[in-house]
Amino acid sequence: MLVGPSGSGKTTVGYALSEKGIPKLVTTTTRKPREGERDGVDYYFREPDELNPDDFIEQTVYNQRIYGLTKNEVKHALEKYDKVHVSLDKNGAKAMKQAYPEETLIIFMYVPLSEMVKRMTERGDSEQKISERIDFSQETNELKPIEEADLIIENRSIEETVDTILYFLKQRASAPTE
Ligand SMILES: Nc1ncnc2c1ncn2[C@@H]1O[C@H](COP(=O)(O)OP(=O)(O)OP(=O)(O)O)[C@@H](O)[C@H]1O
Ligand SMILES: Nc1nc2c(ncn2[C@@H]2O[C@H](COP(=O)(O)O)[C@@H](O)[C@H]2O)c(=O)[nH]1
Repeated sequence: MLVGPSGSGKTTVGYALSEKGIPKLVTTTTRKPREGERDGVDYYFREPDELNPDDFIEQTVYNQRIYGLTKNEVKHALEKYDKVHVSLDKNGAKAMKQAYPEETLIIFMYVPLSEMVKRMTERGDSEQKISERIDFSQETNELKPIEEADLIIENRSIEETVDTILYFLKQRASAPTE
C-alpha cells in the first residue's frame, strides 16, 4: 500500500511498479476525474448514490469525497497476481493492515512541503486545489509517517524510489517467517 500526502508521488511510483509486474488495484471514488484520468484505469468514477457499502473492503472520506476499495477488485486481482499495489489514505492503510497484517505492507512516501506544492503545480492543479490539499494535509497530520509503516521513503527521484521499494519487497519475500 502506498501512502503519503498529496503530491508525494504515489500515482507516479505506482505506474512504475505496474511496469515492473506489480499491478495496481483500481479504487472507486466520487471525486471528478482530473484531466487525462480514465474511468476503470485511474479510478472507477462513481456518483455517491451508486455506491453500496457492502461491496467495499474499506471506505474513507478524503477531502469531502468518498474513496474505497471493493472486494471484487481485490478478488479478481489476486486470482491473477501474487503481488499488487494500491494507493490509500492513512485511514484505509491502517484498516487494511489491521484486517490483513500478514498480507499487507505499508510504504509511506513523503517530500518536503515546498516540493509537494511545486509538483502539484506542475501536475496542473489550480492554486485553490493546491491550497485545499495542503490545508487538509496539515489538518489531518498527513505529512507525518504513520506508525504502522513498514518502509518510509523520501521520493526524491522516481528511479531511486522504485528501486528501494523493489529491493525492500525482495528482502521481505526472502526473510524467514516466524
Ligand atoms: N520523484 C519525482 N520527481 C519529480 N517529480 C515527481 C516525482 N514523483 C512524482 N512527481 C510528479 O509530481 C506530481 C505529483 O505526483 P503524483 O500525482 O504521483 O502524486 P500523488 O501522491 O499520487 O498525489 P495525489 O494523492 O494528490 O493523487 C506529478 O506531476 C508527478 O509527475
Ligand atoms: N482509503 C482509501 N484511500 C484512497 C482510495 N483511493 C485513493 N485513496 C487515497 O485518497 C487520497 C486522494 O486521492 P486523489 O487521487 O484524489 O488525489 C490519496 O491519499 C489516495 O491515496 C481508497 O480506495 N481508499
